[in-house]
Amino acid sequence: MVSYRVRGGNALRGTAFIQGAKNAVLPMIGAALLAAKGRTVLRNVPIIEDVRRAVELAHTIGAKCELHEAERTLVIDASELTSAKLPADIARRFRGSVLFTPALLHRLGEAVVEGVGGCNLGSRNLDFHYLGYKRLGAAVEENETVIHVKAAGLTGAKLYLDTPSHTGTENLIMAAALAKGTTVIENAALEPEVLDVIEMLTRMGARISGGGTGFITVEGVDELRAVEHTVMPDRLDAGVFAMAAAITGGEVNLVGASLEHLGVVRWKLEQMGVEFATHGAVLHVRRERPLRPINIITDTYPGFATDLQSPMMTVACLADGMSYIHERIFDGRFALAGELNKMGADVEVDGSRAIVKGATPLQGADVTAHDLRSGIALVLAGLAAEGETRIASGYLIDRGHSYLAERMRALGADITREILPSTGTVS
Ligand SMILES: CC(=O)N[C@H]1[C@@H](OP(=O)(O)OP(=O)(O)OC[C@H]2O[C@@H](n3ccc(=O)[nH]c3=O)[C@H](O)[C@@H]2O)O[C@H](CO)[C@@H](O)[C@@H]1O
Ligand SMILES: C=C(OP(=O)(O)O)C(=O)O
Repeated sequence: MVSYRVRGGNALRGTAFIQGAKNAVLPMIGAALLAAKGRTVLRNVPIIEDVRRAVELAHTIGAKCELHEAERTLVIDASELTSAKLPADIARRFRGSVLFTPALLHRLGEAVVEGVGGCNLGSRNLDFHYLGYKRLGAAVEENETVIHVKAAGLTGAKLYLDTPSHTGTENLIMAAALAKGTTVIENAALEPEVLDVIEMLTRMGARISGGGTGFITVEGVDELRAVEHTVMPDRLDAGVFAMAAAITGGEVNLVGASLEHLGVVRWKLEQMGVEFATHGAVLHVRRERPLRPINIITDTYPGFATDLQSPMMTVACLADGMSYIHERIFDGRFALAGELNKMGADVEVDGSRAIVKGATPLQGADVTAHDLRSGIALVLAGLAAEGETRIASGYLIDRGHSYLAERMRALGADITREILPSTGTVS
């Protein structure tokens, strides 16, 4: 059992290195499996549990993967894929497992999905993925535990997504990249990670246009080659470190963070009293004045990222006045509210809306991470609280943030990652 222990009260100051993006590297591992020859090299790979699970899953289907942690480099040789089955014990531990299906369909003619994991955020449907595969010519059979997709070659088609699904867009682009003829995906996702995946696939030889417009056209090609690609910085990791500075009244330099990718999150934090300045490739963040309350409505990019809604809820607890949050992407993303209230916050949830009454002083407590982002939101709460906060399960935080304790300690935070009780190791 991994947990994080945080003693609050220190203003975070100094330099933090922003990791590569979880939500870009996972589809890139899926993309690497499309190359039937050669070795793909991914750089700036975040050393997170989801990447470790993806490497394990790639091994089970026959790919050879070497994760060089110190170099943050992943080498993937997918020249021999031997199994079309994504076994439940690994696939159910992370959402990115669904991104392996296009490669299995193209390379082995079938994909057997025993389950897909990811954060527990309410309903997380995959119908756009499977309906899209069907439109491209695949047969999809489902029973209670397994989804079996079969295709003796895919053919381009016109696809429309009811909402711009992030992984749905990535999967359908990958499926279309090696299909015969032209595919058009309407209402495609606009997230920067999707654009980075398109960039990698284009370098691999795919013919994709319209990325970032919502209308993507893919002209199928016969093969894709292994390439080297550097994963973009993680805008969610950057957002969290910016909020850590904001909530503790600190001042940090974020190496590798992109202000452009923060989008509306930047404007909202500025309204709250946070100042951003770019110095070349380093983003400087500091709290300028006492925090003001904020209204946020989550949306697909370029809207306010749902994954930063939870840490923002914590920041709102420290703002003087009433903040309003409307969660529009997931129907179960407010479990955090109860945990913050245990620490002295005043958060009221009504369906997809939450009202945060601040500023309330936070007290350290034993709290539960219900998912990755509520976990990191509780770390932020711990940084601002009086006394000690213990957050479990830390595994959920480790799914998406690499070397969190080390990077926050470098900024002056009092935080430890503990593995208890079997070994008692502390890092
Ligand atoms: C690995 C990865 O990249 N995860 C991200 C991805 O998840 P993920 O790709 O799973 O999120 P989606 O964009 O697909 O889902 C958003 C919403 O659309 C609905 N939907 C989605 C697909 C579908 O076939 N049918 C359907 O109804 C879902 O139930 C959900 O309510 O985007 C989310 C929204 O930005 C982020 O929170 C996750 O961090
Ligand atoms: C929802 C998230 O991740 P996943 O889609 O991998 O569960 C997240 O990163 O907050």
